[in-house]
Amino acid sequence: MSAPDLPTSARVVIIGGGIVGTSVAYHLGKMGWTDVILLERNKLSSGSTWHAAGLVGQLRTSANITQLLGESVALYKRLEAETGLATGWKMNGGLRLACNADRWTEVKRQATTAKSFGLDMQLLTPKEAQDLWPLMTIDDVVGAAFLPTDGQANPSDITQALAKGARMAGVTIAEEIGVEAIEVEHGRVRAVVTTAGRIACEKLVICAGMWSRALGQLAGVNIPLVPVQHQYMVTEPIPGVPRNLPTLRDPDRLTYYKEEVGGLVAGGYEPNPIPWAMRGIPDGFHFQLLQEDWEHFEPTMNLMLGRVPALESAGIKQLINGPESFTPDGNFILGEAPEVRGIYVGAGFNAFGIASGGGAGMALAEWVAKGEAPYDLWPVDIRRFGANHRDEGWVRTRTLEAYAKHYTMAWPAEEHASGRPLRRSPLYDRLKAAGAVFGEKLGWERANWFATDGEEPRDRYSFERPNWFAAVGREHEACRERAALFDQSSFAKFELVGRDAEAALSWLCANDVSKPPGTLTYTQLLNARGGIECDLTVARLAPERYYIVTGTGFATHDFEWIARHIPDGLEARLIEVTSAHAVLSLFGPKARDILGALTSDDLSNAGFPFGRVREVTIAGAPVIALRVTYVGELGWELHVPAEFAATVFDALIEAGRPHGLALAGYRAIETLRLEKGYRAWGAEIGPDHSPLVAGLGWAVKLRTNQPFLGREALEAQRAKPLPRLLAAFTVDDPAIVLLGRETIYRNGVRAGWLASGGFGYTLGKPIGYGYVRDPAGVDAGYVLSGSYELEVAGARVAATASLAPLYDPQMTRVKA
Ligand SMILES: NCCCC(=O)O
Repeated sequence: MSAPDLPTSARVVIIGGGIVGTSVAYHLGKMGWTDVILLERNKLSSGSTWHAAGLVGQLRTSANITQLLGESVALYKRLEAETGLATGWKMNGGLRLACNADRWTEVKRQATTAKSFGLDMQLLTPKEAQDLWPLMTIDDVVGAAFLPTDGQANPSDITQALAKGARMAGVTIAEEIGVEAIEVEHGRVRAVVTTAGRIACEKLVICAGMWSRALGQLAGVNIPLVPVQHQYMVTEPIPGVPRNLPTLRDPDRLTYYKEEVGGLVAGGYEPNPIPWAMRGIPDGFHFQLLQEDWEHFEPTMNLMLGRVPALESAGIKQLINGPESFTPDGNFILGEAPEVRGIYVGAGFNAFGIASGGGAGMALAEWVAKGEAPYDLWPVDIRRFGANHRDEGWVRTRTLEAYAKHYTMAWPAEEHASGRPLRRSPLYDRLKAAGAVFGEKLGWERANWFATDGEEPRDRYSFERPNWFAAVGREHEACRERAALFDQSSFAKFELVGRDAEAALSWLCANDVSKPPGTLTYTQLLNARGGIECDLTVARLAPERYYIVTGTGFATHDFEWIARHIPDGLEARLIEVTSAHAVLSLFGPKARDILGALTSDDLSNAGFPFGRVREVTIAGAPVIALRVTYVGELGWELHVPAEFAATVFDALIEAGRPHGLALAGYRAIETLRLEKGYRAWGAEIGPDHSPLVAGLGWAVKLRTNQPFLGREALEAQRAKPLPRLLAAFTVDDPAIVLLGRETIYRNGVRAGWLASGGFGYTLGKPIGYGYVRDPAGVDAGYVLSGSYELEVAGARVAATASLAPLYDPQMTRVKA
């Protein structure tokens, strides 16, 4: 299409003609959206798609992201027949090697995860692996996993085929058109100004690879990604390389391989990656590569030679050095930008662009067309980022760490190491002095556990019991037996104020928040499908003022969800107040005695019952005290003005001394809440789970006649058998380590997988939570009548299911 033919308006404008942009165009076309134009500044695939290696692996740690990658495979299988264009798609399977005991455990756990998600990943002996990949040495190989449905494709060909499919469906594709500006009005996209004129649009989709960050900035949208140099070599044909050679990942050597024209494509993820274009991507960078850097590639090459000796004598056609987009957490970026309505992003594919492109395009097209993702895509959702992700330097530092960890062991509970500390609570130094070992979330340093009695204050990761196991047990016990103090200052906090605050929240919340000031409500916020979008504590401070508390990692997501779903015309303003309050959570049977020593306010059960909020004076500080719990014990969350935090902390420590008060961290919170059965958003609950299947029906106001978002879906779901139900599972052998994603068998038949796993120190047992599924419907009788096993790293262990909380089901301790 030439410039004069460019339309002046389109319902959807897509920027970027790589695999993701063309996939969005293809899927929108298939959905009947034809008033769509894709703009490519040069030629299709000319950015980074053309030099992608083209491996298509499917298994991820999230079931839904694995499903999304499976959508890519399904699409690539049919695309050639549909469009008449070759795609280079081959379902030659994917091999993954393990070369030490820990890696073998990881691989066995991955095979179990695959089973949980419905993929048939086979565990192989070294010899069986070599039979599939004869060129490799196996002296150091302990075992391997093989996924027969993985494959590879030709990135440029796939892109052309998607573009043809999009055109066949009526979508317009315009090459040689650059974007100069994005017009935003009242927080909504209005138009794109191109090198060939202005195009008014309802929706704009940015799929421009490493150009996406700068494009987002044109509209005030943050897309935290970094171009990083990535090298792989392409060899001449090598004798003994068959055309159906599986792809191979050798993570202990940080390398990957695929067959190409009888030779190999071989690349790696080095520990010292090199960022690119720190001052912006040069103009005219199309179908270009960077200077080959043999010196930098040499360690990778040496690792390869140890695995594939035939490379010694193979001719090297080319060393490709192509910059690709990487992100701070190694996951790609999808969804509607929280900053501007109507701007959608599909970018930052971390070298998985070809594996993800088909499915990501499908998901993003649905998001654009229907206003929501087809299913829960939280691990890749653009709203997972926060204030820390706005700084370019921080993003680069963390992204280079993520690149370097591409193939390293993914340890349970592993923390990032770089870009720390960034956000510190006012109590950080005190906690550090007390032996805190910190983790990090959204830039916040948070005490995970406390090393005492000569313990080394650092994490030593393991698939068995880690080095913090005993310390967390001590903190757990202190909370159950005496009292524990947790710094939860990183909680995201908002206020909703205004004449219609109650009406707005009543529409948004599944639970009843119309109760008088001084009350607290635990509630979910639902989508139209009845799925849980947010999981909150809502405190009514005054008739027109609500205080909302949610998890650290959900600050952007929950703020955006609430702000966007306040019905038009209501006077209610949402204000972010996270930084104003430190949070000290005091829980345990001695909590009342300790707090009582610091205040003259009435803390008795009658004077300050469970589920209430009060302003109290603690050690001279005006504190919002919430009588609530996430650990299953008596206690209060104390929301303290930041400048009083240290004073209140010191006073609590002093008052707690005679009662055996202990400092405790987030890992203790996790074990305590697992025992008590409190749900965590992003683990057991999320947009695909209604409160009814999650066992949270008690927190829904269906017995009132109040309308609320998601009510109709819940009523429809209630009228039929439930498709699944969340249950707790315990295992008698305390040495079993449950991490989540273990397969659930009911009466010998696969019935689901664990969404979360951990250890209950009071019970003395491993605990996991998972949905028991049956297409015919599930109820409590069905769940409780089953005989259960869990598959853990390939081995089955007997388990017991429960629907009631495993600890204090009568709530006697919480309401003491
Ligand atoms: N772009 C290389 C992909 C490597 C992998 O799929 O593991």
